[in-house]
Amino acid sequence: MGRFNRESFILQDKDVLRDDYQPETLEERDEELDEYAAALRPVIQGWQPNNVFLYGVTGVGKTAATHDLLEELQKSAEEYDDVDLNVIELNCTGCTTSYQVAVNLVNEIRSPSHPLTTVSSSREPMSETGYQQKRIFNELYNDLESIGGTILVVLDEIDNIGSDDDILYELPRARSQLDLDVKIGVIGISNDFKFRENLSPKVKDTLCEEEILFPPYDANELRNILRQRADIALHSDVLESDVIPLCAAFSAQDSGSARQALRLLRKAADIAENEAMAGGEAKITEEHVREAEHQIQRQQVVEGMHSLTRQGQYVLLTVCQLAAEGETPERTKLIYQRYQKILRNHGTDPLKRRRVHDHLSDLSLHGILRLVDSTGGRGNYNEYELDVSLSSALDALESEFGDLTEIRETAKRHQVLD
Ligand SMILES: Nc1ncnc2c1ncn2[C@@H]1O[C@H](COP(=O)(O)OP(=O)(O)OP(=O)(O)O)[C@@H](O)[C@H]1O
Repeated sequence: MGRFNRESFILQDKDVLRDDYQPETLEERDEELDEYAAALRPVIQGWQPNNVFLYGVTGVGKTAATHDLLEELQKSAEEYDDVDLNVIELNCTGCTTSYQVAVNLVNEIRSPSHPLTTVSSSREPMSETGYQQKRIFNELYNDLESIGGTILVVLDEIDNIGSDDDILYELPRARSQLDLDVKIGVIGISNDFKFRENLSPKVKDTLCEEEILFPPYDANELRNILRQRADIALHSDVLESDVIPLCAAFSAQDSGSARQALRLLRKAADIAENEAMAGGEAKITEEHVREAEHQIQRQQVVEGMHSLTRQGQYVLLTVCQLAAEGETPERTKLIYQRYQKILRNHGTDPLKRRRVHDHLSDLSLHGILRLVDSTGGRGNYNEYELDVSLSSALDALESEFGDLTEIRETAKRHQVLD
């Protein structure tokens, strides 16, 4: 048989494990869905919609819940002649200002593929620069008014706009302020808790009329979510009993994200599938999950390293060396001292301490290091440790620094090599 054939031993439908798959029902979210549905109910009454703000860490079902409920709401709305519901969705990734959000909304409405296009097809898309904000907002209001009825504007990843949050104040008030003949409700979605805290008080009052928190999933909840997907995605009898609990436990410990748990199961299934293709047993085992976790972490470090300078890589190497000696979490001051020593050994000039702090902080933003706040006898200080396994960090660093057997041997001696 050739390289490409349809034979599969493990996966029945891999797409079901993908992020963009919409499950029949959302597991473990009854409370949040009830709260969310209550916030949307005024739409069906023909009343002015509430503005809703959803927040919670990444991968906890905010977007999936929104798609589910809006679909249901639209179906219900069709049963009432006096409810004309329209939904406009925008993922705000890449929009750093209210201006950009407004332009993108206008262009979304005017895009040939949007169901509302007929309403404003005569209007041209707008360029991203060159207008005053007021002009763009007016174009948006005109478009919204020509659509009419009730409009829910969903702004996913809204935290991208940072403190430039005018639109979140202006849009919900447009009807009353400008006497528009359209009912507008805004649904903001964010995984950035700081963004919510830093919203200006006037925006908080309008946008956060109804706030719904999506908490991280615990291991039990993740198990149920994974089982629901695995039942459809995998052939029967290919899962060993400890696979789903292990995927759930890894993800619950780290982030409580269903996305992370699904990615782990998908990767483990891939590895098992490849082995089965090569004549191995058609089973996903605990070992496959551990290997998948290792590969994902290594990939995370490799991707993070692309954005690191050589000095940033040295900082990571320093933390790895300390980790191999069982010395992490370690204070930034001591990390800096070790970093200087390593740089001298490599015949390279070390950076000033401030810059090394910046690299440590970058590495923690990339999820490679973790910042640990510690309170010591002499006050508070920052400590860092690896947030990925030592072996995956070393694997990734080896492509830059060559053989790192010495560090691995040290880690073995200290029994810290995972
Ligand atoms: N309760 C759940 N039941 C079934 N699948 C879920 C559940 N929660 C999340 N998922 C799945 O996890 C993945 C991520 O969910 P989703 O995109 O809704 O997360 P999110 O909170 O919006 O994340 P982000 O903030 O990163 O956009 C999707 O594939 C989704 O179907």
